[in-house]
Amino acid sequence: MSILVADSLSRSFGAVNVIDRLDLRLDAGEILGIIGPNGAGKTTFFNLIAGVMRPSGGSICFEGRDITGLATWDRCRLGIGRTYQVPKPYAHMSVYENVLVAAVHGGGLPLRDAHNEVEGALDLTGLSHAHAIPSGQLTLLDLKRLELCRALSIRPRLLLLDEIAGGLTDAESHVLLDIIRHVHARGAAIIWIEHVIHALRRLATRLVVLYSGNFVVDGTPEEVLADARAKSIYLGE
Ligand SMILES: Nc1ncnc2c1ncn2[C@@H]1O[C@H](COP(=O)(O)OP(=O)(O)OP(=O)(O)O)[C@@H](O)[C@H]1O
Repeated sequence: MSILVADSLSRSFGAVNVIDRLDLRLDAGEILGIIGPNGAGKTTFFNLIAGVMRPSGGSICFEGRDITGLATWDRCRLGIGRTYQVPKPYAHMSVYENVLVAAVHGGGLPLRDAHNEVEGALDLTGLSHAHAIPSGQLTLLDLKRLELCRALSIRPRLLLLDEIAGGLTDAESHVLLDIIRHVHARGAAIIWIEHVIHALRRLATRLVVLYSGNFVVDGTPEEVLADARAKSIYLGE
């Protein structure tokens, strides 16, 4: 069964069609990797799914329900979680408080349930030891963990990851891969935009190339990375 269906989804800025009649069916349990050149519209696509931007045309269904007109917080409460390319936590607040805000205001959880989810998410992301630290003092790896932790505190059934491995060493990105594996094993479908291909290919069950507003190559990571069109668009070969 498809957990997410985008039907002829479009978004233009002025005369530029950044997303252009894009169709996608994402099945439960998939880890879909999205690659594409800078400025291809990958983050715009996430903004449309999360409700940060409204489409110029088309529709989005999540678990069979049309969510095209829903606000971000309503989508969040339905189970769509996301991380941002550039983590921007409340720097003066502790790690714990940051995750609690996400669970209460993003997930809509009552305070008592929220505390349980926060503790579970801190545990899963390996941040329990840092719960009292102001988030402005975190290393890049811990900032990325916090991004994940905030998204996980709402128990997402669809998790959108925007360049979560960017800027990390190989060893650090392995830490994140383990966390993402756990989240997937817990039952979430994942869409992952990433330029760190070696990280993406370890987990993605399917890969697409976004170009000129649409997915132009679609297949297993091996198929897509060997595809001549994908190479010329993305790798410049
Ligand atoms: N709010 C906006 N107003 C005008 N143009 C925008 C807006 N948001 C995005 N764009 C434009 O849409 C295009 C796609 O941007 P987007 O950030 O989605 O690309 P991307 O594929 O995520 O790029 P990157 O890999 O560099 O993160 C760019 O040309 C960008 O300048």
